[in-house]
Amino acid sequence: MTKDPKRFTEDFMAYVKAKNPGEAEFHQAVLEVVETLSEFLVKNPRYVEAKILERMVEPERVIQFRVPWTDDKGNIHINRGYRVEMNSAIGPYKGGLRFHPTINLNIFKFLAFEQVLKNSLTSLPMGGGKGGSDFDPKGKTDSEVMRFCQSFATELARHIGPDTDIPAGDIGVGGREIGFMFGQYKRLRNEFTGVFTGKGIGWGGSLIRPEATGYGTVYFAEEMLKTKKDSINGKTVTISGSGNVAQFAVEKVLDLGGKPVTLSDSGGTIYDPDGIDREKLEYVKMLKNYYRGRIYEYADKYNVQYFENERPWSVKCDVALPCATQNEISGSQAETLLKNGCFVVAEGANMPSTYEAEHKFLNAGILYAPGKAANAGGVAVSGLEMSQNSMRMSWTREEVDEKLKCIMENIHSMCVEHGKGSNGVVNYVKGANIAGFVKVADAMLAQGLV
Ligand SMILES: NC(=O)C1=CN([C@@H]2O[C@H](COP(=O)(O)OP(=O)(O)OC[C@H]3O[C@@H](n4cnc5c(N)ncnc54)[C@H](OP(=O)(O)O)[C@@H]3O)[C@@H](O)[C@H]2O)C=CC1
Ligand SMILES: O=C(O)CCC(=O)C(=O)O
Repeated sequence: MTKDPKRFTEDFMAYVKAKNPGEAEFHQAVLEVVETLSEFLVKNPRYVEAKILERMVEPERVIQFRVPWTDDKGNIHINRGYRVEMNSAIGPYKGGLRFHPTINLNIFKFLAFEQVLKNSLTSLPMGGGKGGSDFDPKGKTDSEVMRFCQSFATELARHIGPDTDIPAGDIGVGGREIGFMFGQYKRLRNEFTGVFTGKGIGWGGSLIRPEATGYGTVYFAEEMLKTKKDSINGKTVTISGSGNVAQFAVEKVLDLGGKPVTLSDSGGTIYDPDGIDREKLEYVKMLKNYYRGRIYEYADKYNVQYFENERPWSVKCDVALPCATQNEISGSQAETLLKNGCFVVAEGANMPSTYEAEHKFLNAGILYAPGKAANAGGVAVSGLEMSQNSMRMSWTREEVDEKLKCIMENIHSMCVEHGKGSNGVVNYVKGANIAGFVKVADAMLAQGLV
């Protein structure tokens, strides 16, 4: 075994690329982890000898299936469904479902791999998984979405369960879709259990679950700022996306006295220099969650600039919260952010920074938090929803929010513990990867060669 961390990373990546050809996002997610773990691993050969990392990049199970459904005109459509059950060393598989036309197995493997370490960071007993479909909910009627979800859940039902695998939402999957899938599962199994999270409040959901990812990301940014005796108060904040995570990131930035100035969708970005206030946020929630409209409609309504096909990263800010999708900040956009004075980046989305962007942030020594740490609040409250379901009780909004805050503070402390360099700068990527890895790896060692 080599004692040279750089060589270790190169050898391991050659192995991963040979076994998983053409899976660019999966390679990127693994590289980010191995690069920051290699020094730790060569000093702790028991993990290397037991091939823990080789086992962690191999899903325990990959399920792929056909999803046939009919549209409102009676036309037949065939989509593809997936569930990647990545790792169950510390608990049942847990992670969201994504419905988006661009997905493929590579995307779900990267998301599931990230999810394993993220779930470990929450300190709750959850393994990692991810899944979804190439179905595009955009432009579909409620009844078409329902028929698709029922067909998807009919096949998925045989693979999931409240103690086996507990899916939730992600891009394109919100309360409406979880409702349709939960309803179908209940009908097939004749049981009312906490098999999905993100359920409605009246039927087993947890208060604060919709808010949790966005709120948690801002709590994490606030924790990072505290290390500099600073806060969100008075900061200009750029946010990408306009879905679940982005909306509640805006809400928490407002609660803490910051000024959110951008939102986006796949069509472009709106820039509101006066700030997206609570009234405007309510408009965005109605536009996106009820009317399922486009973000340019905000620009028309409030007479602000709309940058078609552009992302928010050229707008001057103190804090950037990417909350849309993977690889949405390129290396040159990261440079622009830094040049404009941005000194905090907290990732609400999963892997929104390209490899180049991430390294620009790390080299600049700014407060930069990777998604697996900063956006862990969502799955953490999913874990709390599972606990409430098992106990058949509900905690209040204040109780759940307090637990969420505590979990985010705890993740921040773990990142500092494992990521603080001799110069005092915290590498949150390294900290999150080591802290997340050790718990899963120790459980795998204890459970033998499985
Ligand atoms: N929901 C959750 O609890 C959690 C979500 N995340 C991550 O947060 C991110 C956002 O998820 P969420 O808010 O739930 O999803 P939503 O579907 O609610 O919103 C997604 C937003 O991102 C935009 N978007 C999606 N794909 C692209 C793309 N390829 N290019 C540009 N914009 C895009 C969408 O625009 P459009 O409508 O035009 O597609 C939309 O505004 C994802 O990375 C997800 O994995 C992480 C942890 C938990
Ligand atoms: O709540 C969950 O189970 C999963 C959330 C999710 O998909 C994520 O953390 O990326």
